[in-house]
Amino acid sequence: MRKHLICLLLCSLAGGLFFSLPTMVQGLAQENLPPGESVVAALALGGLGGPLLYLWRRLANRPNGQELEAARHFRELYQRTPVMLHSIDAGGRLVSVSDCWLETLGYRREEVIGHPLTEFMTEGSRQTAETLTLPELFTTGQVKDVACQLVKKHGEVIDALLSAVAERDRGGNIRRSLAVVTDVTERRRSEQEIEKLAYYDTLTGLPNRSLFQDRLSQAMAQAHREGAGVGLMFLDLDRFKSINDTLGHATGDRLLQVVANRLKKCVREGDTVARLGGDEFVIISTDFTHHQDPVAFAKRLLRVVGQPVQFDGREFVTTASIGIAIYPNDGADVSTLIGNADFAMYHAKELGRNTYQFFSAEMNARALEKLNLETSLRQALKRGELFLVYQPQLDLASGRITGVEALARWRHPEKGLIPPEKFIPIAEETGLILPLGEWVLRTACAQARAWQAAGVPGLRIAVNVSARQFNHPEFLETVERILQETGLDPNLLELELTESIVMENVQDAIMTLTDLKVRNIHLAIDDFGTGYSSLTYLKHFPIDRIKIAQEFVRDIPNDADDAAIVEAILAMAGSLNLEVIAEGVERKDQLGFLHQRRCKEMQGYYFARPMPAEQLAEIFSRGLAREPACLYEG
Ligand SMILES: Nc1nc2c(ncn2[C@@H]2O[C@@H]3COP(=O)(O)O[C@H]4[C@@H](O)[C@H](n5cnc6c(=O)[nH]c(N)nc65)O[C@@H]4COP(=O)(O)O[C@H]3[C@H]2O)c(=O)[nH]1
Repeated sequence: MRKHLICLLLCSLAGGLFFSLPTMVQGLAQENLPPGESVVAALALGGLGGPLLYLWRRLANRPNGQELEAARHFRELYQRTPVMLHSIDAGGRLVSVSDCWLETLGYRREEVIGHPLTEFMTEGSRQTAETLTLPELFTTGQVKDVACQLVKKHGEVIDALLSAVAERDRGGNIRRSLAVVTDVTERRRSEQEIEKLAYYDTLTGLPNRSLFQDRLSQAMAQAHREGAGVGLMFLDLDRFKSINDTLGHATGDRLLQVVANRLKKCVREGDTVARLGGDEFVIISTDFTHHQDPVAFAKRLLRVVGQPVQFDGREFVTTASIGIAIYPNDGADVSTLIGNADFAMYHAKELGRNTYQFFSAEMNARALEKLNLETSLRQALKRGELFLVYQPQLDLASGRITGVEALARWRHPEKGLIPPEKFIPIAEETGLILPLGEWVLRTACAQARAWQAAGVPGLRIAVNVSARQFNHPEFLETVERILQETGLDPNLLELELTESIVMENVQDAIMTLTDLKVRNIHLAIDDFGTGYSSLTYLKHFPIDRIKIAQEFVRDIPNDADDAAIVEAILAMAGSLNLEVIAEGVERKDQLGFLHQRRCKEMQGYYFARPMPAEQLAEIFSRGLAREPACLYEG
């Protein structure tokens, strides 16, 4: 009010002067009025005109009702719109904010108005705003979709996109700006999630195969430019499948997470540890040839992975096999380098696991040989190059041969005799084990039937069954058909399965084993003790006997650990009412040890090596060279 009165007074004065001047000049010029009068008249006129002019001008500029309503409406819209809006002045201070702005960031209006906008940003965003965004806004007049991070009152950070336009006065100076802020925290989170799913392994958080291949090709391209090398380590956990099968997938998953963390801690910044799937990890090292000795690095990895793991009060140890390939010598492109590192890893496994191997040309030659073997194995069955040998199994008390194990042999036309350790894994890998296994089963059953017919009663024939055969949906029918075709009493057929086969899918295994058992087929667990079979499960398997693995028999009685294991297996089998046979008995001291612990059946070179059927027929008629019944007595 005071402001208006002062304005009115000043206008009266100014208006009086302004309007009186021409009157005064005219009066003086016409000399029809004395100067004093003309001044008074003029002042009076002017004094009235000034305020009138002022009032007219105020009324003319004053917003009308509609405009007032629009302004009020706009203000309300600005504040209540569910969008984060703010305005800053030329000094970057907040002059107004929308309610949504306040709600999102958790402030009250009086806590923000007059404060610099940058005060509500993270340090990084503050620097960007001060050096880039605000200068750009104040020079060009606008900024669009600038990414920034705002900090909520309680410290939480939100990701936002900020677009603003500047408002200038008539002189072209920036008066203030109006900005729209979009909270993109959720969107960013989903984008990151999508990226994570696409490029990272959900279980371990490590880069997955796609990201790994990307990084490897980048590392190789850079190494190519710089004339440097890239090391690739392919790491596979030993016997992980057995751990997974026996202790359950949840334990397997936890173990993979532990290994992933351990590997991450071993590598330098810039190196990549990725998980390709299953228990396969890869490490890209760009430092290999310069600072990092690959041998020392591989040893460190083995040491770190091999440290005991404790879950639920249970401790177990896992080891790894590592294959190493170095760019450019061992592969000029991504897939060759990976393939060769993988190949070297397999070689490390063959060497007994828990070790590392460099890829070499010699390995390449072995790979070729394997490929050749695979091709010839496909022909072997048709060409009749496969045959069976039989190894006797003895009952010590009676000294009788109670059974024989059928073992496959391959006589290659050029390479000569190829051991099963070499061709059975290839047959399993390629699926050839299905026709091969069927042929073995048929031949063995027919042979057992023939021995029976020749007057060797009650001789049981043991046949090895591979995982692929056992899991095949037609396995049961195949066995039944062969028994029918050959006429062999099912009770005289023993199927030997390894622990890992039955532990792979316990529920299915129990069903298949039960199906076999109800058909009166004898069932044995081969190489017992080398896997991770749990006693709880063993109780549920309808098996008849276990074969103590050669691995434990080899060093008894001298090796205290092996001796303890064998004793424990015998005791456990006794309490579960299972028959036991020890395999790989080569010496008298082994025989004595086993006999003392009431192991009744044995198989091994000490008594007889695997032999062709004709040779065995002779033994049936004249007996074994060593008579087991008297061996341990004397
Ligand atoms: N050092 C030593 N070794 C002894 C002694 N007594 C027996 N052996 C050997 O131990 C192996 C026992 O067979 P396996 O554990 O079933 O182990 C077998 C079995 O897993 C697999 N295999 C052999 N034939 C077949 C088959 O027809 N089908 C399948 N699926 N696997 C087979 O190949 C493996 C090796 O077979 P082989 O070379 O015939 O080796 C046989 C046998 O010759 C001994 O006193 N000392």
